[in-house]
Amino acid sequence: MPTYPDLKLYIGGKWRSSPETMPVLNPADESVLGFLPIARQSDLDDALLAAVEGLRVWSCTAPRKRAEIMMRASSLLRERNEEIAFAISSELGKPIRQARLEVIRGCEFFEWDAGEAQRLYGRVIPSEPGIRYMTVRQPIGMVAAFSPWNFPMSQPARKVAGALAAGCSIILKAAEETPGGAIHIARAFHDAGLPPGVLNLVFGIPSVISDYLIPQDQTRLIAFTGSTAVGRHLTSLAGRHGKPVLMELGGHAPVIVCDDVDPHQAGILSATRKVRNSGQVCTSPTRFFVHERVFDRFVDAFTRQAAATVVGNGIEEKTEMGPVANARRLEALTALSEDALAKGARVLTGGQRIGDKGYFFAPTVLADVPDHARVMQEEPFGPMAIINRVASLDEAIAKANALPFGLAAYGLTHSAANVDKMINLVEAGNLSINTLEASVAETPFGGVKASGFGREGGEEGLLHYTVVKTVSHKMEL
Ligand SMILES: NC(=O)c1ccc[n+]([C@@H]2O[C@H](COP(=O)([O-])OP(=O)(O)OC[C@H]3O[C@@H](n4cnc5c(N)ncnc54)[C@H](O)[C@@H]3O)[C@@H](O)[C@H]2O)c1
Ligand SMILES: O=S(=O)(O)c1ccc(CO)cc1
Repeated sequence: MPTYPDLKLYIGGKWRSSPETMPVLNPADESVLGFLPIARQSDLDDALLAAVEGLRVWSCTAPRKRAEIMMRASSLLRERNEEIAFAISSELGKPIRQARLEVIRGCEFFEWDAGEAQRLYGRVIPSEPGIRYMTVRQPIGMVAAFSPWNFPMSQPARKVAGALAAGCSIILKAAEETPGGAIHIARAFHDAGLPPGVLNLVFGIPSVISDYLIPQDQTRLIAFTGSTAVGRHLTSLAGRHGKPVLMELGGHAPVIVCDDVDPHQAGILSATRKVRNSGQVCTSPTRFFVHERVFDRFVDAFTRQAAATVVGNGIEEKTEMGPVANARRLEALTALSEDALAKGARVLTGGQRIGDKGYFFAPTVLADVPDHARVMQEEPFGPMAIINRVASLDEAIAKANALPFGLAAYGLTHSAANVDKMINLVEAGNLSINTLEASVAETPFGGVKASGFGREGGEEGLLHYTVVKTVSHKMEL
């Protein structure tokens, strides 16, 4: 059986502890997995100094060499998949099979960005004879990054991959509740020969760390994934200090189910995807707008599939859905379910906690939920689906667009005309048709409206981590 990693800070190429710690819990049984060091101001100062030195070295390292180190680290992460999957399944409750896939996804982010590191092209711009204009793309500088608890490996990987590929150094504050993935990433880069100070990993009180790092002169980009409320707070702090931000924030993804699909097949696919990571995914399919002609059959298939989900400790191979990450989510989901019921929704399955040890919440299907129920506006961030009927595609699109969020959206249809309408009208950064997968390494991912700004992944991902310098070169003085 693999073991849970030793919890440490990683600063200037060295692991260190701190006299102050916080416990990391296993959400399946509330046992303590380890104690996480809390960074003091002196640790943050050391990380800043190290990151300046790291930037000096890394920004002058050839892109091919940067890519080599990234690929080596990724290969170590792939070799250590079982150990990392064990860590993230233990700390988050994620089913072990999903945890293994998350490790692979994280590696794909490193591998994609390692390739992009070598394609940071500039341009030569034709103009008057005797003068040449050029652009070059250079690393933006030191990045302060904040990754969330729901994907302990692939979310830190997104940010570390972007920064390192572009030639930046990074101070990553990963999630305190799920530090294992980020610790394994730092370990892999250390073993792959990354120069000291290029990647620094800290944990602590999130607001203390962001309040300290964001205003620092050395900090040149703030990259955050998490809730819209916190993202807005960090954006305004960054704005006060004139710093650019990359924000991947909340979602409340609509799924438009048209009347030309097999409702049974669509219902099973949807319910299976809904319970992925216990629904704690910013792209999780949540508001299902189903054409009235296929509504009943869709609801029936969805509900049966959701109710049959094998819920248990993520570490067990047979588990399809683990606990939610913490007691806060249990309370939030219970309150949303009770509110929906009180406002006239039908609870078709679930709606409550399972057992009294560990943070298990039943896969929950709410149907005919009125617009004024809280869950229609607030991201449930849990295994909770809303299924409402619509009379037309236009009505579904209007409902899909009614919220301030615009991250992922989905459409299930065989009609090219329906697809075209959704492409034109649905307000979302990512629209997926006939698949409930929203992002892969090779495509840009990010939101519109309250879901944030900027893109991670794809060709666009490295734009934020670089600045364009324009060079005007006159041939004669
Ligand atoms: N987009 C995502 O992937 C994502 C991930 C995690 C949570 N969330 C959203 O957050 C909601 C609640 O999660 P929570 O209970 O952890 O709430 P939260 O809003 O307190 O925290 C969200 C994330 O932001 C970080 N954070 C909070 N305050 C911060 C600060 N001042 N500086 C830097 N980082 C800070 C936290 O460590 C956490 O990772 C969820 O319901 C969901 O909507 C979104
Ligand atoms: O695994 S993904 O669905 O691509 C995904 C997208 C975004 C986030 C951020 O919460 C996590 C996983």
